[in-house]
Amino acid sequence: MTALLHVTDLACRRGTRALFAGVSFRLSGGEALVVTGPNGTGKSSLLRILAGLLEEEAGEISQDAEMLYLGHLDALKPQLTVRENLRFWVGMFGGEGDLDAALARFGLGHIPELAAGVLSAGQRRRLTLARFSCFLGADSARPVWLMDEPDSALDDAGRALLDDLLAEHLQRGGIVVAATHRGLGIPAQALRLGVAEPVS
Ligand SMILES: Nc1ncnc2c1ncn2[C@@H]1O[C@H](COP(=O)(O)OP(=O)(O)OP(=O)(O)O)[C@@H](O)[C@H]1O
Repeated sequence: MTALLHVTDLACRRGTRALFAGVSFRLSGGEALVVTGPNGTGKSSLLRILAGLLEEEAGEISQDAEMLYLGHLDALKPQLTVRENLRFWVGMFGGEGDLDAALARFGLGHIPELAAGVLSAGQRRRLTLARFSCFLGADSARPVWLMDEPDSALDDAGRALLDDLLAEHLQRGGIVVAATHRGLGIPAQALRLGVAEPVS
């Protein structure tokens, strides 16, 4: 199956402010879009619209595959262990794979029984990446990845792991839309949102 995400003339308003308009792009399986722009220009809002969490003001979104969304918060249950969090989330969205191998890949193999509430910020992001690694490629249950600042809090090694994960997902026919301030180490279309002032 080849995934597709096609967005035409998308516009977004938050409160009285028009954030962006005329956003269009087309991604097929194996392609990525990296969204950049100053603080407050609407990167998170765009991802939330794509995820169905926020209503667009105008435009069309056409997709033929399920999406997996990563917001600013890592959505962990603090009382559950690292492995329990991973099992819960992967099960909820229909992922698959060896959970312990996923934890090991992202440097969490030594703490599967630790309560997630005591993880560091970077470890929380690594656990989120372990979740995504259970949805690799076009044949997974969720081939379209929407990631809001997936590199936040990651050290250099963590960023390399993120780039490897994204590259593998794309190579296997997945789609990525990511908002980031520093860019990502993958080939991608670029969308830069404008200055943080009203456009109308
Ligand atoms: N519920 C809301 N009502 C009104 N304005 C809002 C609401 N939520 C967000 N905004 C505003 O929308 C704008 C865009 O926010 P958004 O989080 O999409 O930007 P961003 O580009 O992701 O920013 P950052 O780089 O800081 O993460 C901001 O000015 C924000 O204050």
